Amino acid sequence: MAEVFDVDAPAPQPPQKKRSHDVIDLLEDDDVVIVAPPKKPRPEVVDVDAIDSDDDADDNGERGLGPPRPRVKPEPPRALAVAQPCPAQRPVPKPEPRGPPVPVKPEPKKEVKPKVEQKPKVELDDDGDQPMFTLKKKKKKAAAPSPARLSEDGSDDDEPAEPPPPRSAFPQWLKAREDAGDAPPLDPDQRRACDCIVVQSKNTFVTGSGGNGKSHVTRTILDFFEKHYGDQYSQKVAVCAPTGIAATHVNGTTIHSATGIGVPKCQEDFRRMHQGFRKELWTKLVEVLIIDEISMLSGEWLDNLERMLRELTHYYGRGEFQQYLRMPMKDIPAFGGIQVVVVGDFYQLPPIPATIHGETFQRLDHGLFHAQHIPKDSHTKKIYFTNRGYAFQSMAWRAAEFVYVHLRTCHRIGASEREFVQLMGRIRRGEARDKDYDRLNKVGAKTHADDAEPTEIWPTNAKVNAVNRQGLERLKDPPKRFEHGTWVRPFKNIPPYISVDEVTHALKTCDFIKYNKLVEPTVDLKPGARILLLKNIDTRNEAKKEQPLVNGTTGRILRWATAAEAEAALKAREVYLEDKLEAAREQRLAKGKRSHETSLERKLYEELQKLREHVLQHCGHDVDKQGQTIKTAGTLLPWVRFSKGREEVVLPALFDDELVGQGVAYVMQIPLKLGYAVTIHKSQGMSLDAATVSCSGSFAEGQAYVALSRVTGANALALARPVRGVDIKTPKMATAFYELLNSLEAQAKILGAPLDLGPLALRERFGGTEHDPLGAARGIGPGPQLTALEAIERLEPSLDIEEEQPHVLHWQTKKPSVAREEFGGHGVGSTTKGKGGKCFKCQQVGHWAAECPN
Ligand SMILES: Nc1ncnc2c1ncn2[C@@H]1O[C@H](COP(=O)(O)OP(=O)(O)OP(=O)(O)O)[C@@H](O)[C@H]1O
Repeated sequence: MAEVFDVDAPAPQPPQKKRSHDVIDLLEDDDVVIVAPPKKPRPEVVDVDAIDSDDDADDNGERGLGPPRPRVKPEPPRALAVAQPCPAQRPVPKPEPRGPPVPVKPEPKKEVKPKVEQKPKVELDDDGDQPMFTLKKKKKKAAAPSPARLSEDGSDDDEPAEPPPPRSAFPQWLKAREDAGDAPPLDPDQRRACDCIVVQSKNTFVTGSGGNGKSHVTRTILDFFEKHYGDQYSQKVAVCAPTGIAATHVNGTTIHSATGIGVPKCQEDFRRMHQGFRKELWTKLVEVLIIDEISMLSGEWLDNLERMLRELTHYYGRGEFQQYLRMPMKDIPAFGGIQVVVVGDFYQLPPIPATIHGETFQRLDHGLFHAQHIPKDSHTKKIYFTNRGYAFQSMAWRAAEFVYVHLRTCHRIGASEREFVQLMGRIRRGEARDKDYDRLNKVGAKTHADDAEPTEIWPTNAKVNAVNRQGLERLKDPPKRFEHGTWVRPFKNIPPYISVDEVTHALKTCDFIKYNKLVEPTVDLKPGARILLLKNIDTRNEAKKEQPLVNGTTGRILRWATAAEAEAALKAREVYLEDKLEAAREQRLAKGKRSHETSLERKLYEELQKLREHVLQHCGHDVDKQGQTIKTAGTLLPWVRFSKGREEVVLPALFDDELVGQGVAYVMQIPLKLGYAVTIHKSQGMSLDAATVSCSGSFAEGQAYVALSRVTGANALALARPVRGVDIKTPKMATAFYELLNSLEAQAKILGAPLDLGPLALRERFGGTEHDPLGAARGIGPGPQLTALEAIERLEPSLDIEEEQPHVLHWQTKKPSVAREEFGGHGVGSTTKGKGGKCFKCQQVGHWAAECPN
C-alpha cells in the first residue's frame, strides 16, 4: 500500500480508522499527519492509477454536475478560533461564499451516440470554482420577460426588445458609441482590425508594440459581441490568454481553463477536450476564439489545440447542422471552423518551455535524443508536452491563414512624448544604441514619491521578494505568518521494478516541493498590505457581473476576518468541494468507469481532507523579532479588497503536481503574495502611472522591453538601476518573423493578397520554389531576407513525419542538436549552465550561482 507523507512533519501519526472504499484505502496505512475532516460517504471504487487511459485523462477536464442528491449531514466540524481579536474592525458586509452553491439540474439522459444532442448541464471550470461556460437551456420563444424589462409594479413593459445588431452593423454601433463618448475613438488601424474580425469574420492576427491598443481592440470587439450574441455571449465567444493575469486584462480566462485541458503534461492531456460538456461547447456553441498575449502561447500548444478542435468537429460536426461531420480531418478547416483571433506582440515575453524534472528525465524512452527524438515516458509511453516554439512557427498558424493587422499608434504614452515612444520602439526591435541607453537612463534617473504608490518591476522572484519584505516592514501592525503544508501520494500501480520508497523519495524531493515557484513556504502578511493573488479562485466572467479573481489579481488586505466570517467561508468551501466531488464521481460512474478515480476527484478529495486542519494549524501564527514562528492556537484569515472593489475572505488553496507514472505531490498554502513589486512576467499587459523598473539580470528575450513599456510616459518611469545593452535581449525569431511580415505587407498591398504565413502557403500563393518561396513575388516587391525564412523554417514541421504518425506532432521530432539546445544539456535539474541548468541561489536558469545577479 502506498504511503502518504507530510514532508514537513517528521512524526508519523497513528494509523487511521478503516474506511469503506478505495480512496480511503489509500490512507489506511498512511502516515497522514493531518486528520481528515468529517466526511460523507466517499466514492466507492477508486483506484488511484498512474496510467490514465485516454478517456480517463480528465484532470481538470470533467466538470459535470449530477442530479439533486441528498446531502449526508456531516458531523460538526472543528470550529475556527481567532488567534487575536481584530482591532478596530470596520463593519463588514456579509462574506460571500467563495464556492457558490452548486446549481442542481435534472440529470441529463445518458448519451448514447455523439449525434444525440445532450441536455444542457452546468459545468465547472478546471481549477476555478465557477461554471465558466454554462450550457443554458434554449430559451423558448415566448420567454418570460427579463427582470430589467419589468416596470416597477411588475407588469411587462410593452416596448419590444431591441434586436441584436448583426455583425455588419458594427460600424454604426461603433459610431454611436463614440458619439456618446462611451469609449475613446479607435485609430484607423484599430478600425481595420475590428472590421476584419467582426464584419468580415476572418481569422485575424492583431499585433503592435506595447501600448498600441491591442487589448483595447479586443475589449471593443467583445463589447460588440456581447450585444450581438446577447444571452449566448459567454458561450459563443471564448476569450482566453495563456496566463491568468493576461486574461484579467480582457475579462477572459486562461486557455487552460477555457479548454478544460489544464496544464498539459503529455500530448494525451489535450484529449480532455473530448470529455463531458467540452465537446459540446467547442463544437456546438463556440463561434469565436480570442487569444490575447499570443506571444506566450507556444506553437506546440496551438498545434495541439487546433488538431483537437478539428478532431472534435470530425466526430461531432460543427454547429446545429453538424457541418463537417465525419469529413476527413485534412478537409476540415483550421480550428474546426471556429473563427480565431490572436492578439499580441512577439517582441514581448515568449512561452516558457515546460520543465522536465530530473527524475522524469531519466524515465524518458532511451533518452531524448533517440527514437525520433520523441520525449516519451518509458513506462506509460505517454509523449511529453514540452511547450516549445512560438505560435507563428506552428502548423496551426499556417493553416489559419491569419489576416495580419499591425497597430502603429502608441496610446499608452501621449503623443507629446514622441521621442520616448521612438526610443521604446528601438529597444523593442533590439536597435537601441549607446546614446539611446544614455537618454533612457537620464529619463529614469528619479525616485517616485511614496504617495504615488509606484509598483516595482524586477526580473527575478528573489528581488521581488526583498522589495515586498520592505513594503511589509513599513506597516505598523505585527505580521501574521501563513505556512505551507506539503504531502505526497504515490500511485498504487507503480511499475514493479520501482519500490514505493523510491517513488516516495522522488516525490518528496521533487522540484515542485523543494523549489515551488507558485507559492512561498511561509507568507507573512499584515492588514494594509498590498497583495497579488496566485491562484484562480473564481474565474467567473459571465456578463462581467463580478470581478473574476484569478492568478495575478491585485488587492489590499483590509483586516483579519472574524472567526464567524472565516468559519462561514470555510464551510461554504467544504460544501462546495463535497458537491463537486460527488458530481465528479457520479459522472464517472454514469460512464460505467468504476475502477478509475479521476485526477479531478483525487484533487477535490485531497483539498476537502486537508483544508480545515490546514487553516487551524498553519494560518495566522505570530512572528517574533528574529523572524521565528510562534505557533498560536487559533487561526486568522485575511479579508481582502481586490482591485475592482470585490471583497473576500481568502482561504488556503491546493497546488498539485503529478510526476507521470509515479504519484502526486501536494502543497497547500494561502494563495497570496505581497504586491509592492512584481516580476516582469507578471507585469505583461499592465499599464502603470508610476513604476520603478529594473532590467538588470533580465534572462528572457523581450523581458526588458516588457518592463520598460508598462509606463504611461517618461514621467511615470523611474529606473532602479541604469539600463545597459546586455540587459536587452531581443528574440531573434521574432525579428525574423516581423521582417517577413513587413515585407509581406508591402507585397500584399501590391498583390491585393491576404496575409498568411509559412513557406508552403507562401509558395502556393506566390509560385516560388522550395528554397525561395517568394520567388515570383520578388519581381513585384522587396522580398524578405532568406535568413528570416530560414530562421522560421528551422522549427517548421516535417510533414512526412506527421503523416506517418499523426499523433506525433512535429514538436517532438526535432533534430538532436535542436532538441538538446532547447532542453539544455541533459535536462532540467542537472548542473548544466545554459538553458537547462539552474542557479542554486535564485533558481533561475542561464547563469551559475557565482555569477548570480540576485
Ligand atoms: N484608440 C484609443 N484611444 C485612446 N486610448 C486608447 C486607445 N487604444 C488604447 N488606448 C489606451 O492605451 C492604453 C494601452 O492600451 P492596451 O493595453 O490596449 O495596449 P496593448 O497594445 O494591449 O499593450 P500591451 O502590449 O502592453 O499589453 C490603455 O490605457 C488603453 O485604454
